[in-house]
Amino acid sequence: MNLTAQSVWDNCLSFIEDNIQPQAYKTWFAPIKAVKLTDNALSIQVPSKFFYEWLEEHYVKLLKVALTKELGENAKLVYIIKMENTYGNQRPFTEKIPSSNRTHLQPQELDVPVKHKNPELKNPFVIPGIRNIKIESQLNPNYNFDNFLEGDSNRLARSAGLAVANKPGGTSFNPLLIFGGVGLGKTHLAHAIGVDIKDKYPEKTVLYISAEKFTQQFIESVKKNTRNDFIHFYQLIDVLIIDDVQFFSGKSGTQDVFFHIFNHLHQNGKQVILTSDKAPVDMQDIEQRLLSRFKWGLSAELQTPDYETRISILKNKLYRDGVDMPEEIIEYVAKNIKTNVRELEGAIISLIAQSSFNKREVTIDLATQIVEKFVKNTKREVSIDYIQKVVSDYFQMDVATLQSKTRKRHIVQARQLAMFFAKKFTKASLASIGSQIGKRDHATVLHACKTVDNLAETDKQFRKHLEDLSKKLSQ
Ligand SMILES: Nc1ncnc2c1ncn2[C@@H]1O[C@H](COP(=O)(O)OP(=O)(O)OP(=O)(O)O)[C@@H](O)[C@H]1O
Repeated sequence: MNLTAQSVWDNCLSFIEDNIQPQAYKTWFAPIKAVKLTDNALSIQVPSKFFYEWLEEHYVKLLKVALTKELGENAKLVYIIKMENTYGNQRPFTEKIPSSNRTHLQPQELDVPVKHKNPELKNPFVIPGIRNIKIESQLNPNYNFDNFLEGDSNRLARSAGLAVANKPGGTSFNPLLIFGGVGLGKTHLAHAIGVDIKDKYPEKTVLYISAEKFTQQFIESVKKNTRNDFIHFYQLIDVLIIDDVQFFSGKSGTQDVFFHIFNHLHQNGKQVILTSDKAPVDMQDIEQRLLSRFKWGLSAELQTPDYETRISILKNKLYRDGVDMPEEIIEYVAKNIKTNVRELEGAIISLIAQSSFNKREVTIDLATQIVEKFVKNTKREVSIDYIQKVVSDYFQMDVATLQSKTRKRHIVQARQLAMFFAKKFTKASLASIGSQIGKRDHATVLHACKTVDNLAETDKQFRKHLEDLSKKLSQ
């Protein structure tokens, strides 16, 4: 009989199907394609490297028996991985490595006697088709530990980051969740950990990705029916860094997929590093099972830097840029810009730019003008939580009352005002605003905004509330 790759594989499949659970068969064998048969070597195509590793770990004996039945004792299996790296990198995988000695099993563990064609091979299953999956880490080398200045405000998070970088996956800080307000260095620290790990363990696969991009990739994979590839891709990573996980709020599909990826990585001793603008206890619309995982490791807060730290950050920046600046100017900027590090850096950069473009000496006068302008122009970003707090304080109720289902007029109006300001002052979608303010839907938020506009025109008392609150939130 003329053997073809397909006929051999079909026979293997019937044997395998009789010997494992239907679900396992469907998951791990149905997606495989037989590609080529040369001599006694059958090449099969698997969807990902993870898939291949799983087969080798769990089903290599079964495969060996099935294939030996078909092709005799010298049967060989060649894996070919077909996977476009559409997740971490922009380019498809191209590197090839001689991988014939990459094995999971020692020969004595196999049921079937082993004959080596190549004496170096310890496993009869040759895998020359395997490609080296080179995932670009997407790390920014400019964000490192050397230029992440230490102070009381970040000591815990920085030290935990260093510990993780020394032993990724090997500390109890897994996941490491870095949280804190806008511009306080979460992204910088997350990159610094990744950069340091890459330095110390170049063979480790590190990937930095924003939660937003992760979500987009996931949605895309659902559209293209490549959800499994998406999951497999992330399961290959040794150190996964996801920035701004609060973005997962209200996105149940993304949370679900991340939950599975997280479990796999954690169980396999891989490191997960997350950043968020709030502590897990304050996160809204994140499933409980995910929140509880966030709390497994360490949550370390980045706080507003104190005066001394602000001075060292400024001096360090100036030193690195090779710029001299009088001490009193540095002190002036550090004293007046307290809110976050990004603003601090922004002000000093404007100052340097102004003085060099206009060939003006940097004087206290110039610093005063720029800092004032800078502070005025930098609108403080307000969160939906903050808005709810301000509105409920104003109406002397607690946030739970504001969010409650009651139809009492003054509470409904407070809730509508909170929705109105959330739409005005944040970038959150109507759906997200609704879900954060008492689990309402987007239509309710839209209705609230229209009601506020109408009442502002017709009700003097209401207009006063609106103006007062507007002032408070813009302070
Ligand atoms: N301790 C620090 N030492 C030196 N530079 C810092 C420090 N903390 C923050 N920065 C700098 O401040 C700027 C803002 O930091 P970063 O973008 O990491 O903040 P973030 O907390 O991620 O902000 P966001 O909430 O907007 O995502 C960056 O240029 C970063 O290099």
